[in-house]
Amino acid sequence: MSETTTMTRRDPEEAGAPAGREPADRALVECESLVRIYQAEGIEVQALQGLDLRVEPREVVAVVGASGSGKSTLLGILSGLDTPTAGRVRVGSWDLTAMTRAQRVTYRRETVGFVWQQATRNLLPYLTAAQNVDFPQAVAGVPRAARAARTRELLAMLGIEECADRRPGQLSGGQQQRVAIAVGLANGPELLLADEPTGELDTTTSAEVLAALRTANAELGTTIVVVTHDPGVSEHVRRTVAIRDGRTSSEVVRSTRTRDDGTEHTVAEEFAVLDRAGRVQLPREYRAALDLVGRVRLALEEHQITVRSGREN
Ligand SMILES: Nc1ncnc2c1ncn2[C@@H]1O[C@H](COP(=O)(O)OP(=O)(O)OP(=O)(O)O)[C@@H](O)[C@H]1O
Repeated sequence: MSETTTMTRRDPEEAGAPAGREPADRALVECESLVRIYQAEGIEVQALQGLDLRVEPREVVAVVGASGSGKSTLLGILSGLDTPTAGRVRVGSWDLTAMTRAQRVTYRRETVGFVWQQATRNLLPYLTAAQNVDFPQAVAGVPRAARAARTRELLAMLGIEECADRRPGQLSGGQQQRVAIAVGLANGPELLLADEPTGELDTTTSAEVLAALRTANAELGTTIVVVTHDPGVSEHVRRTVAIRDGRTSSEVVRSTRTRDDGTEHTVAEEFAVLDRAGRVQLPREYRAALDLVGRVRLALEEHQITVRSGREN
């Protein structure tokens, strides 16, 4: 911890890169062995139990997990609202475990944007869509003309120009969430965090909102982390990370491959995640299929490691 408490905003040069440039392999988000313990009425709840996560610049990642798996806790930490009990977390040049209150304000204004599930949390009801997008820019001190241009550009990019002069109450749920994405992007954050952004929407409208996030990623290069309990979201992103019991347990990576006849198809590959301590979680169905419980036998073979039942046979 001493290393992280002495240095907050890390200069890329200090990290071994020329000023203004990041080394090619540097992730935008790096969480290492994150632990978050809540104390509630004398009871300890371990919401995160040593979570590891890397998100590369310009990536769109879905973090999927059941209720209570620790997703909102992770987002709270990445958004700078909460701090972990132990572990390391870096976003860009910010060490989130060691920021002062003032640095947190700057981080939240400049580096991250948010989209929450409830439209009421994203938008001020008495302002129009354009005024909502203008507001965070005004707070950041952006001149009026530049704000107006940025607002127009964002609403056009997300296909909601016609909503500019309407208040949230006069917009559909999907339009509200697209305005919320524009608000989240208003100050050009490197990272956009979305907590169940489609939670209150039907399938078609959800697909539109996810498409809007992909547009933001493609047009502006914004890195996006979407947290959801909806496994269907993974069909809309290249990489999905599953969290179970406060730890990353598996990842699904989608890629487009070309067949011999030139047609393209999408392949989804599932990976288990090996953490820094060498732990890997075996999927429940694999354990059930071989009735693996308690001790198991491990064997290192030429190109693989096998896991067998530990019972005598
Ligand atoms: N402020 C808190 N005080 C005590 N326990 C908490 C607090 N916040 C979350 N928890 C507990 O931490 C665990 C993880 O919660 P978290 O909200 O991060 O999960 P989640 O995956 O986002 O769930 P959901 O999808 O239901 O929002 C749960 O057991 C939850 O009850």
